[in-house]
Parts: sequence; structure tokens; C-alpha cells
Amino acid sequence: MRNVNYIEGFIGDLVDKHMENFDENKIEDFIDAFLLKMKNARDQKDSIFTKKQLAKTVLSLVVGGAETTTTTIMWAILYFAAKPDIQARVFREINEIVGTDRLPSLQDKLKLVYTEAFIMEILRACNTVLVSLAHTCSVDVTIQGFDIPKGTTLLPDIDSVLSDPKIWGDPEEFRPERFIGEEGNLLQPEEFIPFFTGKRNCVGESLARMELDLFIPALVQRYEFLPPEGTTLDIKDIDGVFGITHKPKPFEIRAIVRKKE
Ligand code: HEM
Repeated sequence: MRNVNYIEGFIGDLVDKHMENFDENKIEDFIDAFLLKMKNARDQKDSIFTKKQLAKTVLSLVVGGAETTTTTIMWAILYFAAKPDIQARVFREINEIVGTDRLPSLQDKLKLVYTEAFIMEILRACNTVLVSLAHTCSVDVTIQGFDIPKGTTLLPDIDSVLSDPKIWGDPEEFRPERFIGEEGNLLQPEEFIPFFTGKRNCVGESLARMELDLFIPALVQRYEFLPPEGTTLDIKDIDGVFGITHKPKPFEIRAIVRKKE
């Protein structure tokens, strides 16, 4: 609760500062854009563009955006340390295509096929968001013989799709290759739904994919991730904790700076 109060206070200050400096000819970010909508809708009764709504929306973006991507990056580091062959293959690809003199960019993404497949496999196997947000059924519907009345609250179980043996064959194996086609192209199976699906799927999906595509290659380009000295790491021994996200329990890792070749 203390943390929630802190974040709400922080966001409140941010909104107040934007209101003080608001200039409708200089819209620089989401809060400015929302304030402009508020201004244009000020005479409308029941407008959704209110200061309270703005603070709640920014809170959703901060909470939904920060915890999810950092958790995914934590899993990626853990898998690198536990799977040295896979880490070496990702590094080799980055070294060949990007080198070590500059950071990987979004333009490299199309060529970093194995790295991209690794990120997709992390999103599938680690299942950062196990259960989607609650949805309400807006009409009576029958799906595969199940009658779902209008007004029912549904909690879609993303994990049941991302770990279904009928879809993936060997879901318990960590295998980035499953996302690479016979011609070396990246596959996008429709069952790959870590951001869920439909009209209300994750609003931050593109941003999250961009962050992961920049951070994960940059980390492995600079560091080699290893288990603590004198130990081995079996991913099957790492438990996840189910909270806002599905997060690995605290773990220790060595990050060794790679020498330039
Ligand atoms: C690896 C990263 C992420 C994963 C796996 C993820 C996953 C999800 C999932 C499964 C949902 C529920 C969708 C639904 O119920 O239909 C969701 C909703 C949402 N996500 Fe993400 N997300 C990620 C990153 C982000 C980022 C970076 C942001 C914001 C900048 C964000 C903001 C939101 C918001 C605001 C919602 C609620 C959308 C709504 O109610 O319409 N997420 N996310």
C-alpha cells in the first residue's frame, strides 16, 4: 500500500506540473494530449476526460508497463545463464550482424532471427502474464458447447494456450527454433498470445516488443551471464512467483563484461 501511495503521489505531481506548464500548441507527451482532450471536453457533461481518469490511466501505463517488461528481461537473463549454448548462439548472431562497436537497433531486428525467436520463446515459456485481465461477456454466447451468459466475468487463462502440447508439441522444452520456419524466416503462430488477443489486448504490446528487442540483444552483446562461481543452474529448479506478473524467485547471477574482439 505504501508503494501504491508513493506511485500515486508521484503521478499526481507529474500531472500537476503538466497542468501548470500546459501549452496547447506544444503537445509533447501523453499527459499533454490528454489535457488537451480535457480542455476541449470541459463543457461536456459526463466526459471521461477528467483529471482523476488521467491519473488512473497514467498509473495503468506505469504499472502495466514497468513490471511486465522488467520481469521478462529477468527471465531472459536467467535462461541465458542456464542455457550457455543458446546464449552463445544469440551472441554469435549479434556479433555477426551488429558487431560490438554500436548498440543493436530496431533496424537490426529483421536480421536477428534467432535472437528474436529467443525473445518470443521467453515470452511463451516464462509466461509473464499467466492470466489475462478480467473481461465481461457483452452478449449471450456459446463457445465449443459452453454457454456463457451476457454479463459473465471471464478470466482468460493465457498459460493454458502457451503451454498446450497440442499446439507446441513439447511446450516444456525451451526451444527458440520453434519460431523459425524451414527457410530461416520468423514464424508468428496465432496461438502465440503473451499479450492476449482481441480488441482489448495489451495496449503496450508494440512498446514492450520494442523495449525487449533493444534491451535483450544489448545485454548479451556486452555481458556474458553465468551462474554463481562453482555452481550450475537448472532452470527446472527455478520457481516462479505468481503476483501481478509471473516472476522468477530472487536469484544470483554473474554478469561478466565481454572483451572486445
Ligand atoms: C512483456 C511485456 C508485457 C506483457 C506480457 C503484457 C501483457 C498484457 C496482457 C496479457 C494484458 C491483458 C490483455 C487483455 O486482457 O485482453 C495486458 C493489458 C495491458 N497492458 Fe500489457 N503487457 C506488457 C507490457 C506492457 C507495456 C509496456 C505497457 C504500457 C506502456 C502495458 C500496458 C497495458 C495496459 C494499460 C493494459 C490494459 C489494457 C486494457 O485494459 O484495455 N503493457 N498486458
